[in-house]
Amino acid sequence: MRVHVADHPLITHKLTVLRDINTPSPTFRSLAEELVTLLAYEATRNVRVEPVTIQTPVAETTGVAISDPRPLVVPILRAGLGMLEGMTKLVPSAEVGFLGMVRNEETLEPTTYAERLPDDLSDRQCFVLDPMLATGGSLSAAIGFLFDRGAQDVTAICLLGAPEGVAALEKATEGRDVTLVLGALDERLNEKGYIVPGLGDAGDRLYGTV
Ligand SMILES: O=P(O)(O)OC[C@H]1O[C@H](OP(=O)(O)OP(=O)(O)O)[C@H](O)[C@@H]1O
Ligand SMILES: O=c1cc[nH]c(=O)[nH]1
Ligand SMILES: [Mg+2]
Repeated sequence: MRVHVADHPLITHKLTVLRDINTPSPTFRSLAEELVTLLAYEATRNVRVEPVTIQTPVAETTGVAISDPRPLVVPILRAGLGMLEGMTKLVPSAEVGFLGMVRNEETLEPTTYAERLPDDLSDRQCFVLDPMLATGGSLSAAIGFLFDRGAQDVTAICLLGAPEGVAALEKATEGRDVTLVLGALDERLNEKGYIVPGLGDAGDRLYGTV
């Protein structure tokens, strides 16, 4: 697995505001969207393109267009939904699939309550969105669903990750073509499986349920 941790003052600045307990939901939502747009720049570095010829007002020239089949973007509900618009703004032609997962806060095991993905992903570049990579259980299961449909090229974008989650994902995806793009790699998980220092529960902070 390739791991890319962002190293950019603008990203670190926005993450600092996102982490702050005093940041209200509307600001949190805007920042999550802005951050994914910045991270998507790195995550889409190898997006497949093909040459196209166009006419400018001055001359004919060759550029590129995103290739068919279009990339698939998969937010993991709920919190991943807060990253969807930032990603589709950058890749408007992408198709969107959905996975709904929730982690049992006692066992830390994820369960899947919604799954809406194309049947055949063998030719598709897939981009999975979830702000938090904690134990790695949710993201490993999500990427497992994509592998089951034949996906061979998967990039996950997370705002924050814990070393424990990165290691678990590495193990779960061994031998596969997976890239992980992180806004920051935090210190550790606490006894409740929360990322430290982290930002708390991303879903609750996005949707004001605290
Ligand atoms: O790496 P893990 O230990 O699996 O934890 C990370 C998961 O937990 C959060 O979702 P949550 O279960 O809180 O659901 P929500 O998005 O509905 O709040 C987060 O958005 C990830 O999906
Ligand atoms: O720190 C964490 C861990 C799991 N899920 C979250 O939303 N935050
Ligand atoms: Mg949550």
